[in-house]
Amino acid sequence: MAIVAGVDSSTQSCKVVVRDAETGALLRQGRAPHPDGTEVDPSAWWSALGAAVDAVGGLADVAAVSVAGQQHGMVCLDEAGDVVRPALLWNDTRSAGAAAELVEEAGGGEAGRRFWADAVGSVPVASFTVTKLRWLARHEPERAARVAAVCLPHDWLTWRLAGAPGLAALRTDRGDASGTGYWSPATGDYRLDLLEGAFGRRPHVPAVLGPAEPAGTVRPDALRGLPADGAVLGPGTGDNAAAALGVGAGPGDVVVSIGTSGTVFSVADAPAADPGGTVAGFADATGRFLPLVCTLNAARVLDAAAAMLRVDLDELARLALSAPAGADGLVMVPYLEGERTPDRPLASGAVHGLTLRTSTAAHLARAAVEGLLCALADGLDALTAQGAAVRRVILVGGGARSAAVRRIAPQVLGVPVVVPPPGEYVADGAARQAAWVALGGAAPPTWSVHGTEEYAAAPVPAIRQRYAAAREHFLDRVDAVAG
Ligand SMILES: Nc1ncnc2c1ncn2[C@@H]1O[C@H](COP(=O)(O)OP(=O)(O)O)[C@@H](O)[C@H]1O
Ligand SMILES: O=C(CO)[C@@H](O)[C@H](O)COP(=O)(O)O
Repeated sequence: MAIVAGVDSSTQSCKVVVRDAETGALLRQGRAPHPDGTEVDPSAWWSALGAAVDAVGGLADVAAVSVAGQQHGMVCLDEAGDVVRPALLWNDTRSAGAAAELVEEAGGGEAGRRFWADAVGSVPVASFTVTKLRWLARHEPERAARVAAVCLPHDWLTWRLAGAPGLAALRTDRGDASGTGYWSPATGDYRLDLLEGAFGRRPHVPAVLGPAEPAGTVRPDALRGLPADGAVLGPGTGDNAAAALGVGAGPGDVVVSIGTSGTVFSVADAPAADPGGTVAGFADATGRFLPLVCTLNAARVLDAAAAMLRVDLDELARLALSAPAGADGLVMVPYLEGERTPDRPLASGAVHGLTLRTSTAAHLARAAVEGLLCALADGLDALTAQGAAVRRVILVGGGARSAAVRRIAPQVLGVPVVVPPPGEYVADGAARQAAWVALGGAAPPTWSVHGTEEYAAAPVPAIRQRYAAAREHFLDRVDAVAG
C-alpha cells in the first residue's frame, strides 16, 4: 500500500493529511497555527510544518509529499538562499498603489486592464506578487538589491523539504505561477519583461512544472519525522487549485471556499481573461484553468461578529438562524480588511439599517452571515458572466463549519449548495496530487468523497438587493473620503 501526504500551508494554519494513495482513505491528520499578520517570516511556516508533521506522528511511511499554499505571497531570497525580508501575503494591501501604477503604465483605464488580462490572464491588484515586487523596489531599495530569487510560499516549503539545494532547484507549478502576474496561463510562459518592468530587473524565478511532474525528493534530515529513504516531492500548487482537486470539482461545479479569503472558482478547459479585473484567470493543478474571484473578508467576518457579540461560533450560528431572512433590513457590508473584490483596498466595513427592531444580537449575527455570502454571490455573478456554468456550489473552508452559513447560502447564492463532510480539502488535494505523482498515469487517482450534504432553499432576492444598495452607498463614501 502506497501512502502519501498533503500539506496545506494557508493563511491561518498549516494542515497535514496522510492518505492511502490508491483509495484516498484518511490515515492521519494534524495541524499547527500560523502567526497573525499580513507580513510573515517564512521560518514561521517551516516551524508550523514541523509541528504539524509531529502532530500526524511523522511521515516516515510516506512515498510522496505535495505542498499546497496560500497564493501570491512574495518570498524573496538572496544569493545564499536566505530570506531577504518577511513575506508579504496575499491580503497585505500596501501595494495597492503599485497595482494602480502598473495598470497606468500599461495604458491606464480599460486599455491598461485589457493589456494585463491578455498578457497574464489577470489584472493586478494588491494581492499579486508583481505588485509586491514593485512596492519593494520603490520602498525598500536596499532590500530589493539583495533579491536573487523570488518565489511563493508553496515553492519555498517544497524547496526546503528538498534540503534547500540552491536557487536553481526552485520549482513551482502552473496553478501558483498564474497568481504572480508574470506568468501566462494561456501560453504557459513567464513574462519576465513584465517582472522587469515592475521590479527593475529579472531575479531568478522557479521552473514551472507540469501537473504530476516531480519537484525532487525529500531530504530525510530537512525536518524531524521525514522518510529515511527520501520520498518524491510533488509540484504542489496554490491552495485554491488544491481545493478543486480535493473536492474533485467537475463540470457545473463552482467551489466556494470560506477560509481567511472567500473564493469562488471553477475548473475550465480554456483560459479566462477578464479585462474588468474581477475574475482572475488562473491555471489549475490538472493542466486546465481556474477562473477565480477572491474576497479579502470571509471566515474572519464571522470571527469578528462573534467577538463583538461575545459568543462562540456555534452560538453565532444559532443566533443568525433565529433571525428572519434579510434580518429585517439590517445589512453588514463586511469590508473589514479593505476589499479586493470590488477593488477597494482602503474600504472599511459598515452596518446599515439599525432600528430599535434590528438592534439585537440575532439580527447582527444574521447580517454578518448574509453580508459575507452576498460578497461571494457577487463573485458568483462575475464568474458566470465569464461563462462558467453553475449547477451547484460546493462549499468548503473553515466557514463551511457554520450551520448558519450552510443553511443561508442557498438563499443568497440562488443555487443548491453541497457541503462535503468537515475536512481539509486543500491538504487533500495536495495529497491527491502526491498520489498522482507516486502512482503515475494520465489523471489523478479517483478518490470518492462520502457523506456530502445538500442544502436547498428558495432564493430570497431581497437580501442581495438591500446589500447592493448598502454596498454602493458605502463605497461612494469610502471613495469620497479616500479621494
Ligand atoms: N464552526 C465554525 N463556524 C464558523 N467559522 C469557523 C468554524 N470553525 C472554524 N471556522 C473559521 O474558519 C477559519 C479558518 O478557515 P481555514 O479554511 O482553515 O482558513 P485558511 O485556510 O485561510 O487558514 C477561521 O477564521 C475560523 O474562525
Ligand atoms: O489570494 C487568494 C486567491 O487569489 C487567497 O485565496 C489565498 O490563496 C489565501 O487563501 P486562504 O488562506 O484563505 O485559503
